[in-house]
This record gives sequence, C-alpha cells and structure tokens, in this order.
Amino acid sequence: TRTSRPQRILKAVQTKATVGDPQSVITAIDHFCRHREWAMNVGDEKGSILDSVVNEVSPVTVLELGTYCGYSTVRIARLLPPGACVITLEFNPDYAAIARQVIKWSGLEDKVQLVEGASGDWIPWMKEHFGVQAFDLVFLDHWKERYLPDTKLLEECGLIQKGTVLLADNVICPGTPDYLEYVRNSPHYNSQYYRSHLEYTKAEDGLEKSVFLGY
Ligand SMILES: C[C@H](C[C@H]1O[C@@H](n2cnc3c(N)ncnc32)[C@H](O)[C@@H]1O)NC(=O)c1cc(-c2ccc(F)cc2)cc(O)c1O
Ligand SMILES: [Mg+2]
Repeated sequence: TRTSRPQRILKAVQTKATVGDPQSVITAIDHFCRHREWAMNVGDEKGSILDSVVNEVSPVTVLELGTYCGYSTVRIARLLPPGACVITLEFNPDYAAIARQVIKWSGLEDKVQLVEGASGDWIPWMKEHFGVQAFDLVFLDHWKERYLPDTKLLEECGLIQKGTVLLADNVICPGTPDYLEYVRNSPHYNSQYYRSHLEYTKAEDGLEKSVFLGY
C-alpha cells in the first residue's frame, strides 16, 4: 500500500538532511512541507517564535504534548544545553516510530525522551517515572480540546510552578477557545499572543505564551 505522509517526511529527511545536523533536518522538513505536501509541523515561521521562547526560558526540563514527526522536538532539543531534556508525548504509534527516526537522524536522542501514550494517562506519572519536579517549559501542540484539561491536570500534579512557561500552538487555527479564555482571564497566568500564520500558509494562526505567576 501507499506510504504515509509521515513516512514521506522521514524519507525527505533521510535523503536531504545530514546525520547529526539538526538544522538540516528542520530545513528538509520545511522544504518538503512547503513545496511537496503540507503537514502539521509548527513550521518555520512559528518555529522561530518557539526558538526565541526556548532561548529566553533556557529550560532544563521541557514537556512537549503532541510529537507528530518530531519537527518541534528537534527545534527545541537543538537549543538545549547539556543536561537539559525534552519529554515528548505522542499517542499514535506510527507517528512515534517516525519521530524516533527523525530525532535519531538529527543526533539529539540524548536530549529527548519520547513517550508513546496519551497525555492524560502519562502526566500523573511524570514525577514518579521521570523524576521531574516541575517543568520549566510546556509546548502544547496536541488535540486542541486537550489543552485546557491537561493544563489543569499539570497544575493539580504540581508540575507547573512559579515561572513555568506554557507555549501553545494553534490558538487561532484550528483554535483553542476554552484554553485561551482560561489563561487570559486567570490571575495566576500572565499571557501574551504572538501573531503568526498557520504553518506553510497565509492563514492567521499564533502562539500563546503564558507564564505561571504562582498561587
Ligand atoms: C494533534 C496534532 C498533533 C499530534 O498530537 C497527537 N496527539 C493528540 N492528542 C494527544 C494526546 N492526548 N497525547 C499525546 N499525543 C496526542 C496526535 O497523534 C498528533 O500526532 N496536531 C494537530 O491536529 C494540528 C492540526 C493543524 C491543522 C490546521 C488546519 C487544518 F485545516 C488542519 C489541521 C495544525 C497544527 O499545527 C496541528 O498541531
Ligand atoms: Mg500545531
């Protein structure tokens, strides 16, 4: 049968990118998705905003919800200093298998823990299983209606502390209205919208950055 789109993205990485060179992996995926087939990576425009937030936070522990093919995992991990890591959750096993190979090709596997499973099942185990105290940065990019329940779950599990930064993709397209309303109206978050475009298109989209102010 036909290959899947993630398989074709991996092939583009393996034919166009250099092993151990994360930037070439990012460039190969962006070129493929702009000129061959659209795919739901955060992309180069919003990716640059993600980069600037990672550099500003310089996190030691990052949580990414929704790995897909690992594009944003590579973007984040390539900016982390030695000893820092990103835990990324992906519940589709086919996507997780592709993401592992993309992350390996970029040479960043030592900075990445890819967990195959659903965010709602795994968040309560983060402290016990990974020895995480709290996350410095959370990148939300999974099912859009899971952003709010998972944020509340992270709060309940004590995985968000004063200074933790939540960065949410797709707050306009496809949109996460209940999440936006929550972080923008809560006295416990200081929220800011970074206007951009839906990956590889001219449609409006953006990232919402929310800093937890403590209880
Ligand atoms: C949801 C996906 C991203 C991935 O998230 C995993 N996932 C899900 N729920 C969970 C969980 N609960 N735990 C762990 N992983 C989880 C999944 O399997 C996908 O691989 N992202 C999107 O759907 C997405 C869609 C669009 C988009 C925009 C305009 C259009 F016309 C069409 C699509 C743009 C984007 O930028 C996205 O990010
Ligand atoms: Mg997204």
